Order: sequence, then C-alpha cells, then structure tokens
Amino acid sequence: MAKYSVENEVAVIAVDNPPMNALSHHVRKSLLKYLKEAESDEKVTSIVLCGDGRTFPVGADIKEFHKSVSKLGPTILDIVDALEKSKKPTIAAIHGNALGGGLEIALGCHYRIAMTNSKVGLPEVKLGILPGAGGTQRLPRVIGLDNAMQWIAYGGHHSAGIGASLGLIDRVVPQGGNIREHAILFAKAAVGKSLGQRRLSNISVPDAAKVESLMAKHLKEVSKKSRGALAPIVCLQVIKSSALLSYQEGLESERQGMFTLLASSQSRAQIYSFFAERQVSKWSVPGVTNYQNAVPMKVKAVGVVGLGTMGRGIAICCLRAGKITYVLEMNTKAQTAGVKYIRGYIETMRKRKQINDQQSSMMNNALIPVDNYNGLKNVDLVIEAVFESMKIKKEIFKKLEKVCKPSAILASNTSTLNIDEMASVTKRPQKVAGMHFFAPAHIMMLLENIRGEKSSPETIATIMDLGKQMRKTTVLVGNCHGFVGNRMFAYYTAESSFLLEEGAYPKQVDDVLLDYGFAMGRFQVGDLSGTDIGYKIRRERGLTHKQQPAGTPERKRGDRRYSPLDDFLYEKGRYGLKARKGWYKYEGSRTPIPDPEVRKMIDDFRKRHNINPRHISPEETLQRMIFPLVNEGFNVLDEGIAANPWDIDMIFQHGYAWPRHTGGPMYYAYTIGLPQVLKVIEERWKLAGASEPHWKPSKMLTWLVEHHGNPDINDWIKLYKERKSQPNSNL
Ligand SMILES: CCC[C@H](O)CC(=O)SCCNC(=O)CCNC(=O)[C@H](O)C(C)(C)COP(=O)([O-])OP(=O)([O-])OC[C@H]1O[C@@H](n2cnc3c(N)ncnc32)[C@H](O)[C@@H]1OP(=O)([O-])[O-]
Repeated sequence: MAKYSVENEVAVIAVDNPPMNALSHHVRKSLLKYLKEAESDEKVTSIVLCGDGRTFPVGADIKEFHKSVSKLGPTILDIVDALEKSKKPTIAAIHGNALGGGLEIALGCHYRIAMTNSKVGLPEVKLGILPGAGGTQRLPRVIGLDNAMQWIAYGGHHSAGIGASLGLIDRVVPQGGNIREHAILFAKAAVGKSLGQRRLSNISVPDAAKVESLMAKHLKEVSKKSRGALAPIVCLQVIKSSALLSYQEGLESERQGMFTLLASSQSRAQIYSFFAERQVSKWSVPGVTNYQNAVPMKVKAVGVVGLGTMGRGIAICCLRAGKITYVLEMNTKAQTAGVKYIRGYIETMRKRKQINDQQSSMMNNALIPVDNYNGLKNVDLVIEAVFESMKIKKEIFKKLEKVCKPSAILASNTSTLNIDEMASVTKRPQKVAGMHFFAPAHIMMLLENIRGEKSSPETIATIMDLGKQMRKTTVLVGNCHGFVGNRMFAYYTAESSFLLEEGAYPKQVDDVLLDYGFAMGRFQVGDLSGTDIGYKIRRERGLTHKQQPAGTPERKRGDRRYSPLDDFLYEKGRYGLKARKGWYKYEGSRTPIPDPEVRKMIDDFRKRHNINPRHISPEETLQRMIFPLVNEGFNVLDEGIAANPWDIDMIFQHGYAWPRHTGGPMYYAYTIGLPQVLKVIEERWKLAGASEPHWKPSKMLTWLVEHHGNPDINDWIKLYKERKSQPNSNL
C-alpha cells in the first residue's frame, strides 16, 4: 500500500510495503490512485514520493514474476509515466535503497534527492532480466551511455555521492538529516520552475555518438565476466536503442528484450537463486532446532590456529566482522609473513575506501598474534586452519580443550575430515563444529558450516550467526567425508580425469565447461589452486600412485576405478600456475597454454594401458562432468546431509563459481528434466558398472522420476520424505 498526506501544499506519497517496499500489485494501484489525487487537488503544488520504514522501494515484487499478478495494471511504467507527465514538480526522496523499479520511478520524477548513505542501482541483470520500466532508456539520458551500460549490465549498487557526481541525484542529504523534511523544502522551491528538461524522456543521450565503440567495449567485458549469460547482452542491446532510436522506439525495444529474458530458463534460474540465497539462512535441524528458536552465543574474541593461506583469509573475515582476533602460529617466520599479509590487506581495503581510517585502525588493533596455545585462553570460538591431517587436527583439539574456556566453541576449517572424530578427543563434543571456508577465505562468499552429531543448538546457531556477521552465504550441512561441496565435487574431478584417459585433452574438457558458463574450466582451476593440494589430500587417504604396494593395478584403488594422471602430474613437479606449469604451461602470463608434455604424458598412459582414444562429444563431456555430481546431490539430500536442493545450489554457486544463470547443479537438473538426467545416469551405470559407484542411480532420484516425473524442485524433499517415512516404503 501507500500512505498519502498533504503538508504545506506538498503531497507526500509514502510506499508502505514492508520489509523492502517492493512495488507489488496493490502498491502500484494505490500509488497511481494517490498520484491522480495529488494531481487534481488544487491545493497541492508539488509531489514527494518516498518510502516508509527502512527504504525507498527496492524494485518490482520479485515474488510476482512469472505469475499472472505481475501483468495486472497499473504497471511500474504507468507510474513512471504519470510522475514524469505531472504538471506539478515530482521529487523522489530516497533513503535506504532505490533499486530496479524503485530507481525507475525515481527516474520518472523531475528531481531526486537522497540520503548520503543510500544506494541506487538497476540490478535486474542479476535476476536474468532488464530494467523494464523505462530504466534502459532514461538512465543513459541522465548519466550517459558508458555509465548506464556499466550500471545496467553489471547490476551494481552505487552510493548517492556517485549518483550526484553523475547528475542522477540533485541533492545529497547529510547523515542525520530528515529526508522527508528536506524533500518538502526542495519541492516548495521547485514550484514554478520549468519542467521541460527535467523530463528525462525529452532529452537526448549525451555520448550517443560513441555508441558503437562503447557497445564493443562492454560486450567484450560482459562476455568475459558473465560467460554464457543472456541478460547482460540483451541489456546492452536495449541500451544501445536509447542512443539510436526515439524514446518511444527505445521503450519498445526494452519491452521486447524483457519479453525474451522473462521467457528464458536463465531468468527463472536467477530468480530461484535470489530466493535461495535468502532461504539458506533459515536453517533447520529437523526435530532438534532451527534458526528461529536457537540462540547464538555472543562472540567477541576469535582464535585462528595456523597462518597459512586459509588462516590468513579467515582472520581477515573475523576482523571485518569486528572480532578481536588472536592468530596462533608457532613458526616465527610463518607468523611474521601471515601478520604482514593481514595488515597489508587491511591497508589495501583502506586505500580502496572499502573501510575508513577508523575501521582500519580498529582492525589493526584487534589483530593479536600469539605463539603458544595459552594465548587463546580468552577466546569465545577457535577456528583451526592447519594442514588437512586428522592426526594433527586431533592433537590441536586436545590442546585447545586444555587452554580454552569451557564455554568456547572449537571449530575446524577442515574441507573433508570427520568432525565427530575431532570432537571425540574433547570433553565438549557439543561445542565442536566445522566451519569450512573456501580459498581465498576473505574473498569467496561461501561458508559451509558442519554440524557434528553432538553439536548443540547454541553451537549451530553461533556458527551460523558468525557466518552472517561475516556477510557470507552460510549453509548448514551434516557431517560426512567432504560434506556437501567436496563430496559431490570429487566426482566432477574424477570424471574429468577419466575423460582424459579415454580420449579428451584438458583444453577440450575446459572449453565445454567455459561454454556452459564457468569462468574457468576444471583443469584451469586445478592449476590455479595448485595440483599439490589434491595430491596431499589423496596422500592423506593413502591413495596416491606412490603409496600403493607393488602389483597394485595403476587404475584401481580397491575395487574402484582410479585415474593416477593427477598424481603423475604432481610427481613431475607440475604444481600449477605457481610453478608456471600444471595441466597447462604459462609463459609470462596467467593464460593457460596447452603443453605437448602433458599431451605426451596422457598419450603414453593410454598406450601403456592399451586404451584406444575416441572422440568424446561436448554433450557427453558435460553430462559426464555434471550428472554424477547431481546424482550424488540426491544421495546427499536422501541422507539429510543437505536439507534442501537450494542449499546445494548455493554451495556450488558461492564456493565453486557455478554459473548463476543455470541456478546450480540441482536446479540445472530440474531444468533439463529429472527423467532425462536419470536416463543418462542409468545408461552410464550399465556401461561403467560397480567400479564407478558414482553412476549408481540415486534412490531418491529414481523414486522421484518413477512417481512424479519432473516434480517442482520446491517439492522434492516433501514428496520423498513423506513416502520415506511410511513403514513399507523400502526407501
Ligand atoms: C517491469 C519490471 C520492473 C523492474 O525493472 C524490475 C525490478 O524492479 S526487479 C527487482 C530489482 N530489485 C532488486 O533486485 C533488489 C532486490 N533486493 C535486494 O537486493 C536486497 O533485498 C536489498 C539489498 C534491497 C536489501 O538486502 P537485505 O537488507 O540483506 O535484505 P534481504 O535481501 O534479506 O531482504 C529482506 C526480505 O525482503 C525480500 N525482498 C527484497 N527485495 C524484494 C523484492 N524486490 N521483491 C520481493 N521481495 C523482496 C527478501 O526476499 C527478504 O524476504 P524474507 O522472506 O525475509 O527472506
């Protein structure tokens, strides 16, 4: 709804649709009604549009998309037009965020004033669509084509100050000011002034002459940054119309672009992702606790054990979340290097204006290096981030048990190892949990939190809350080898090596993944993170080529298929980008170049094993990489390790850079259709057999297909668990 009042001859229309003042159908109706009322009221000389509560409207109501209600009039464009056509000055008074349709209605106003800490932007592209209420045509007219292309094709949020510097915001109201009062004064002063040039549809795009070169520049950029995504490209094409066509024609091109995008599977996947991101914070451990009733502990001081790559990143996350951060590293050289890195990063953030001088000095003061376990006696929570070895981790947990306060939570940043086994060496298993960060921890958005068998509701609530304070997409999962992400990802990696054995080369596999939308292929990522990481994990599990007793078949571990190609690569000193050679070679830059030496290694291997290489199609490559991962995803859901398919999808989007426009592996499977996915898995299972158990069709997937075909992804868990809970279910 909206609220209407007249103050000192100024009509104030305040959108009132908590929490974010989205422009839902009932809001649009009441906005237009009040606009007409203000227009016809002779006592009103000007009109202020604002948001009640937390914010100016943040856009269309995303929940209405793909539903018939979104088509019910009036549209947001009707409101924009009415504001612009008004004979009385219209002023948008922005606080909080003016995003998407929210900024579009502000662009319809003759003037815009904004609180200094407010944000503006057209982020529709992140939902796989475009600004569909005239934004693609009005924004370039006010901030220029180059800036508008940048804003719309990447969907960033920008400060009011930036908006003012580009002419979008007419006045910035300082902190502490009352936006409504300022807007009323501004509105009074605007009465009687000419509105001709204030109507943005009347003016032309300032840098229209540069349209072709700007198009080329931005198209190149988006195809690199948002590979495979449709929306950024359509956005650019539509913005181009603002420079070449009349306003009305441009609007028609916007309408058509929106129609194309809304009909695409990509926009559905991205809208799903928007809600999934928010849904994961509403965690639950069925029958035990959930986000609504568990109370987190207050965490003031955190300890980080180990200052390697992971420890440093985790320490930065803790400092950014305002925690006193004790960093324990006993090796003096490693400690000096780690602390130097962290302080250097704080300085970089300050220089980039991500933090101010005061925040920078607070973070520096909150960083406390210690060189013995006693130094951690005051912390509320410890995160160990040492080498992935159960033996070492258990020793650390025993030491932490002795020195830490009884109330302290002991967490491990393990990426694969059993949390319950670590908990078993302490007297406080209820206070033990996993906090799996992804490298680099201070950059990657994902935090995969692992609840142990005995983790208490308070412990779970605390690690989830800490993730939120770190502004991470924080997903709660159960305990098993590799948890959700690495357990599923192992099959993606394994299949890629099997593909090499059978006929593909690294670039061929990577090209398929790039076409799918990944920013990097599997082998490029392997080189970037270092081939030594995987090798050390395999060595810890006794799997590497060199650890096998004489006579062990090279391509088997126990009764399972194994590819030793990754081991060979490491043993040749090809550690990846840092060694300038891995799956590729690197000559003076980070560009991967196929290396004949790697090709020879693969060819020799095939000859030794009498493998006749065959052509592997892109379709087979993609299915072989993704479907086993999806199949394992269903096993993970069946076992309750992940609570919902969107938990898995968020883990892959934010931890493994899975292309957002596909929604994630589980949503992608839903888009293709579960029957089709199962068919491929069953065929492969027949071919591969017991030595490749990751192709064994998951019970849950099979049951869903047999009984429901391709049910809505939102219903998978409900349908399956209902059936499973029945006594005769056999599931
Ligand atoms: C014709 C086309 C016109 C137009 O061009 C199209 C658009 O405008 S497209 C739109 C373009 N605009 C955008 O894409 C902006 C989308 N919004 C955002 O990016 C963030 O919400 C914002 C940054 C504003 C605040 O972040 P924060 O402070 O972390 O808060 P939070 O994120 O946790 O949200 C709190 C609750 O509000 C909910 N909700 C929020 N927005 C909407 C919405 N538009 N709708 C419905 N619901 C929305 C959200 O789901 C959550 O619900 P719940 O049940 O509590 O989980």
